[in-house]
Amino acid sequence: MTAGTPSREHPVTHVADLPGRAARYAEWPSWADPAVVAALRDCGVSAPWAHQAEAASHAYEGRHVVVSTGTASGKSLAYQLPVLSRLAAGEKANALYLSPTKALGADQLRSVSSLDVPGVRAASFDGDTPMAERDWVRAHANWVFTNPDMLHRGILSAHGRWATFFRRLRYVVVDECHSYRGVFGSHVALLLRRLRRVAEHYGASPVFVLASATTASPASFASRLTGVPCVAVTEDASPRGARTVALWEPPLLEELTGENGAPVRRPAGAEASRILADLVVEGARSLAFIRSRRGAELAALGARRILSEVDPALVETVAAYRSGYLPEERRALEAALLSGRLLGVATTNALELGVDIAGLDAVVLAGYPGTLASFWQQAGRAGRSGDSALVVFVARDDPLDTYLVHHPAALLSRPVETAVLDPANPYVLAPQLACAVAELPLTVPELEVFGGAAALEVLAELAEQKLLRRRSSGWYWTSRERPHAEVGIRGTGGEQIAVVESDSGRMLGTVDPGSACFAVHPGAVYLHQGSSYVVDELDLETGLALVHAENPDWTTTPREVVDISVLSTQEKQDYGGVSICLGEVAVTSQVVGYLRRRPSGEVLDHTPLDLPEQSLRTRAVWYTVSAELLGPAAGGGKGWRGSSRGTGGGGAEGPAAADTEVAPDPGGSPGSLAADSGAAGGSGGAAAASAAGGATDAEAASGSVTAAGDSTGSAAARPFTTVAGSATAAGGSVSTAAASGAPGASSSGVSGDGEAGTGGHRVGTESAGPVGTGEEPLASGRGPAHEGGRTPGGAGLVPARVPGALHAAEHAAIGLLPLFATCDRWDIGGVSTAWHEDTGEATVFVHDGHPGGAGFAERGYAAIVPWLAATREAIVSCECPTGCPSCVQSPKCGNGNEPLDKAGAVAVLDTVLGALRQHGA
Ligand SMILES: Nc1ncnc2c1ncn2[C@@H]1O[C@H](COP(=O)(O)OP(=O)(O)OP(=O)(O)O)[C@@H](O)[C@H]1O
Repeated sequence: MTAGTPSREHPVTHVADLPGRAARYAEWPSWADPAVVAALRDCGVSAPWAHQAEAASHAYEGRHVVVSTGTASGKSLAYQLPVLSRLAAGEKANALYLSPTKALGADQLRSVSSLDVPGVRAASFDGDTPMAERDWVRAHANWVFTNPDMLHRGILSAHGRWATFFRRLRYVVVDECHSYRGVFGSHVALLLRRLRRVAEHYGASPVFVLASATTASPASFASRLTGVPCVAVTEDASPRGARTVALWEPPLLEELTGENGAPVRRPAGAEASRILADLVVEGARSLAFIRSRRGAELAALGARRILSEVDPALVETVAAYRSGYLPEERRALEAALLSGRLLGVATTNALELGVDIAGLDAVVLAGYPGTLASFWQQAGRAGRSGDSALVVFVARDDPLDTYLVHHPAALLSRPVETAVLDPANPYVLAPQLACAVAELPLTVPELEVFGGAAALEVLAELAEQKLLRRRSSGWYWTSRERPHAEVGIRGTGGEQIAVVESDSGRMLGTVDPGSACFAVHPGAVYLHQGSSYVVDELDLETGLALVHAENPDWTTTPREVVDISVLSTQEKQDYGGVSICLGEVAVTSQVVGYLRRRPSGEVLDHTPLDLPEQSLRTRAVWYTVSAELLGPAAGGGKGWRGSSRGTGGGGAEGPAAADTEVAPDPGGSPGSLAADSGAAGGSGGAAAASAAGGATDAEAASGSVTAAGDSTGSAAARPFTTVAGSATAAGGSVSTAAASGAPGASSSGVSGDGEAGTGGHRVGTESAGPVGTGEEPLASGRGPAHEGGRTPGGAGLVPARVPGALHAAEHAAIGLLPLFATCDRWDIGGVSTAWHEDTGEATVFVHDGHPGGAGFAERGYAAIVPWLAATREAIVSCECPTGCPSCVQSPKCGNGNEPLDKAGAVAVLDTVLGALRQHGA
């Protein structure tokens, strides 16, 4: 594998061997219908694996169950067996299947239909279902395959038309349920509560069957998502081949420099492309996962170019795979890979979810996919029983990736994270409650289902706005129009910005207003369906971004300045000069320019922009450090004062440093507009348009686009203002993040493979000790931060160094939070300042990027010690002298990554961690 690397380079930082495992079979359950068993046998399933039989029996016997096992462990059978058995037996037992993407729903429908079990009338009901077929589906289908977007807009909004279906609803299958996280997850949690309420109205009480990647605490996550207690089946009995995992850090390049002269590493995509070519030469069937569509195309091209020089006959054995291809093309590529006609495929995460491809010889991951669940899901595509397989994780230029390749246990030995969601977020609760009340009047006893006191507060506000009427029996919807069409469930939107090609007038997609200045500012490179466009004009008043087709040799990275104020402090812990807080904040941001970069990372220039301020009311975690602890000696650090208010603070140390990594809608992506109206049920309201596919291939199932409402777009508005104007695109800025070569757009998260953590031998630098426990040794006192007299336990920083030290610590903390909260770096933002008006001290904030928050700040607060310890470790693990993108530089820094003090950041983090530990945190 290292054959193509120059001898002076040692990119492999760790090698681990994960042993294989034999299958454990069970008997077919006695209740399983013989026709179903026969059909499954015909497809090669001679007997169920033990976990399949166990989960299927729970479901058949009426217990809500979540099966949380590895990639390709046959999770589908766990729900197919009970549902098909009841249908084959002629029971009036309908089932509803929900998947986060349309493509996955289509795959599952195909799989069920191919079994050809008598009595089963399976059909899809999504944006692609022709109007003429919809009546048939409502009247006759007994297994409906849909997605949360369509359930929200097309089914619950018009439940009267589905009365017969609901009356018999026996099963609700929630596939790939771990992908319901963040704001989207919170919406889905409330949507499932609405579904249960409507089903109960028709006398049904369906059993929930959930399929999940291996996650920590699947039962409690499934219970939070559905609102009903679920049992978990986690013991994976499917067979698995042995695998070797190698962690790979591309070397620093001598010939190139990045921003402020910082060193840059060879891009992970280029490295993955070269490794893929080597694997193909060896005859290994391999997949390379790349974070963006364009990256996947480029990696395939790169591998083909290398092969054309080595062995031209192999060029045609390499291809790219991503969403945006036609279903037939995708099926053909999958078949070619399975048959061995294709040896190497560079893909986005489109090949991560639900596609039946496993047993490959090698998988290369270019960059951390955002969650451990995704990592194991992707890695799980490698490994045939009997044969050993290879997994190579290539680090990108990013602090989290740096940390992981130097702390293998954090990647290979940690339990997969549980998905974070917060259904009590008023920005989610308000539109969801409006929909619930419009579906059926809400009674007081039902309040508990929607969060009790939090729901009561939101309802009072909706009533005040005259959207609901409160009567003694409960809450009633007042309007003839239903709110559903105006409520997008993939974000907490505002009025959408349409992205239009000037020449043709073609609408390419939409962008959430909160991220428009970021994603489609003038000059931005905007990716759509693999094609590249450059933005000519952004008109926020008319909600229009005009673009032209162009494929430049650079990407763009916007630059923002950010201001933050504390609205309320919910939690505060003091640790002798250091305090840790959680609360509500208002973040004001302004895109002030953008950088053009070559794919190598080289910065071409910076172009200033004049765009309006945006404001976001959200939640943040922050820490403050006293001047005494920061300063060089007791009492000596009081002479300085920075500013938290942009550049005008009068502090000698310069402006506050700020980086908003605020970002894209979760799980979304801009996409082609195809009618995907949930208004089919006559719910009234604006028609919705769908967005599918996108730069990250999160493949929004049916991202809706409506332009209704009168939102000011101000995220600081009260909840229902958000509702009225809400209509969420499937995350426009994702594509810009990808286009910018940024470290990742939202990934849809995905299933994992719990065999992590089985032994390994280490190569190169390692730090000992358990990872993420906060047990790492404190800084050794290297560098100028530790020179001279200093307060015991203090950072010993002269005032001039404080802003750069905090700024660097903040960048790295943003990079590492995704290790503890299932978020993406682009879902959160941060601000640091040597003196903040509201705290009166040096402060580092990390905030959620969505109105109302999505639970990420809470996670940071709860995991403060391991999070900051990992942040510190990521910084010291990077061998660059004074800071680079792998440690403290941020791709989106509003201040052009100035000032940054790498050694100072370590000193600050040591001080904070020292105080926390000393005071028992
Ligand atoms: N008991 C079994 N014996 C043999 N093969 C099986 C068995 N159960 C499932 N399979 C096969 O294993 C493959 C993976 O199944 P399936 O797609 O249901 O797994 P999954 O866990 O849902 O995958 P993913 O992780 O991609 O979501 C399929 O080809 C299926 O036919």
